[in-house]
Amino acid sequence: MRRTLSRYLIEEQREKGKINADLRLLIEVVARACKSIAVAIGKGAIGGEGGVLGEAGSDNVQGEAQKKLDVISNEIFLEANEWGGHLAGMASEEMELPHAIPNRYPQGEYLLLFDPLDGSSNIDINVSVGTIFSVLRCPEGADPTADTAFLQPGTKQVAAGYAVYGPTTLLVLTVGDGVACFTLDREQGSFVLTQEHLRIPEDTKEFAINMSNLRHWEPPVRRYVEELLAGKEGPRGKDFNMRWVASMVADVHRIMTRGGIFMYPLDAKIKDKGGKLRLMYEANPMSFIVEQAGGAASTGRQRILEVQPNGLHMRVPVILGSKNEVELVTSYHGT
Ligand SMILES: O=P(O)(O)OC[C@H]1O[C@](O)(COP(=O)(O)O)[C@@H](O)[C@@H]1O
Repeated sequence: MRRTLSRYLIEEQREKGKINADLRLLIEVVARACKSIAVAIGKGAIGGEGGVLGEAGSDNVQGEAQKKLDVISNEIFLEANEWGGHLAGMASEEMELPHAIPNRYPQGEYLLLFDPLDGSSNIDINVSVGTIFSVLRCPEGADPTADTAFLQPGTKQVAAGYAVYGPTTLLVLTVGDGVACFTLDREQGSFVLTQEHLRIPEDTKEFAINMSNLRHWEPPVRRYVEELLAGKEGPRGKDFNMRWVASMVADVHRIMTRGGIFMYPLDAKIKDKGGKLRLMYEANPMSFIVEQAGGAASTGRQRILEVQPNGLHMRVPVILGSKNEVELVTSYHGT
């Protein structure tokens, strides 16, 4: 009998003392919210007026046009998580300020940060999208409705995970004891453990970057990618293949499965923003997972998990995946 997520978490709590009951129950609620999002996405254009596909007609705090599913997923996450008693507060890519837990519900010790629907540009074309989440402790005496309570470096995370809504629905999770992958058994309606102790190979022949930004890249990244493209005739002495799904969850899951390097570096177009991807609910949770699987995660100049956040929606350059490649491109930044 395959182990379910519940059993896996109970063993992490009881046998290894890695997590407490509250964190276990919080992760179970997050998993349930991901199941509801998978069901919502599965409806697609059914139901008239494009169903759940298309624009919501509103912008998020990032100034990006929201998709209907961005809004639906955000609401699913808030409603599922606010009454359980495990949380002091929540923060989302889709909301400017932290979400306060209503007074009618018990307050917990944890803070939940999430990107309810990652890869929004792929929703309407039926390409894999996902959800990314990170869990921190609420500092003693901190006001969880203020973003300052959340501004903790990634090393403070107690759990992180992502769901991929693709041909199958997967949940990849770490509580600081390696990385496990669960597959949603649609008949049983539960996440079943299908892979434990995921390891990212230190070397790879596969890279992921949005090549259309090449002319905007900084010299270290341009040099690194040009050497990859030069293949076995070039200084690397081997050929490299490229992939870019434009859903971070899908690109990172490929790397968790067979290795690779994912890069969304700083470039001239996004220099004033500090990067494209958000530190608190994209870069930090993915970096925690990648490092727990033996990979590395850097801004090019600093280990991502050591970056001190200066805002809830802070953006950073992201270079993560197979250790030796991340270290090589970081060395080109001269740090
Ligand atoms: O459109 P681009 O430049 O290829 O960027 C794709 C990147 O942007 C993202 O879609 C940003 O995430 P959101 O969809 O959550 O805003 C990542 O998932 C992906 O890696």
